[in-house]
Amino acid sequence: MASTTDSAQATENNDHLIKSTDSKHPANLIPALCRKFWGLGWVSGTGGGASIRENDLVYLAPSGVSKELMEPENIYVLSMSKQEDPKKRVYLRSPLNLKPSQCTPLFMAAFTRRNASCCIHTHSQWAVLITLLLENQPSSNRVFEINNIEQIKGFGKGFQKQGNLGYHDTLRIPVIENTPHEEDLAEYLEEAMDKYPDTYAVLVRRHGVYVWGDTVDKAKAQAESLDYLFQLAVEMHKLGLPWVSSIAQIGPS
Ligand SMILES: CSCCC(=O)C(=O)COP(=O)(O)O
Ligand SMILES: [Zn+2]
Repeated sequence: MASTTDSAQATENNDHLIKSTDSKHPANLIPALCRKFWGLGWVSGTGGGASIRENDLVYLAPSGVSKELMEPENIYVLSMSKQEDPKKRVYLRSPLNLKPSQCTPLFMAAFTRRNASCCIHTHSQWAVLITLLLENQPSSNRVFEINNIEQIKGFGKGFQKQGNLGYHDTLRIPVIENTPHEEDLAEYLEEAMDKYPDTYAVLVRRHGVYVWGDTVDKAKAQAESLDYLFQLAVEMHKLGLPWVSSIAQIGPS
């Protein structure tokens, strides 16, 4: 994506917040992660994205842009402590002629309510297919559950809990309804967080999934583990295999 900033902005628009030679700086990392996610089919056609929080600062992408072509100059920065009214966000740095991601209130929910450092939103077809396969469940209590699969160990036990889930644990990911506008999903995402306080992810029906983590690496690993489990569950369904094992324990204890 061509840069929309110009040199005139450099002194006025806090460009120092997005300029770094460190590849781990959020303004460098978000475009790099989105390029990887595009390769996985997670952020095709401008959908999906990622946001990173470092202490008080939140870094996020513009709305409606090819996420795999983003550059650091395209990144928005906001301060968590300066957000008095969530409906009127104050940005420390804004690229010219763009709007911040519609996912901003959802990313902020992960940062403010779960103290997450990274939130990833994918439009993965595996995530969408799982929500389609769960449409027979009542919408008020729709949840993806899976157990007795090794990759479940890729998930943390929950908010402020140490360690990861075990092979025999059941991973539960709530599903919320989609809304015509992405930002309106935030209240449903927050409700799901209240109902499932240990969840690190929320599926959105016929849309995708939001996954967060205590660190960027953990958010990425959880998003990858989840996509693996979604794909596995779809394939198991095709083979007529249940993805929730009714056998409490398989193998030696
Ligand atoms: C075809 S993408 C529709 C909007 C969406 O679901 C999404 O995740 C992208 O939102 P953004 O504002 O970040 O472009
Ligand atoms: Zn989306």
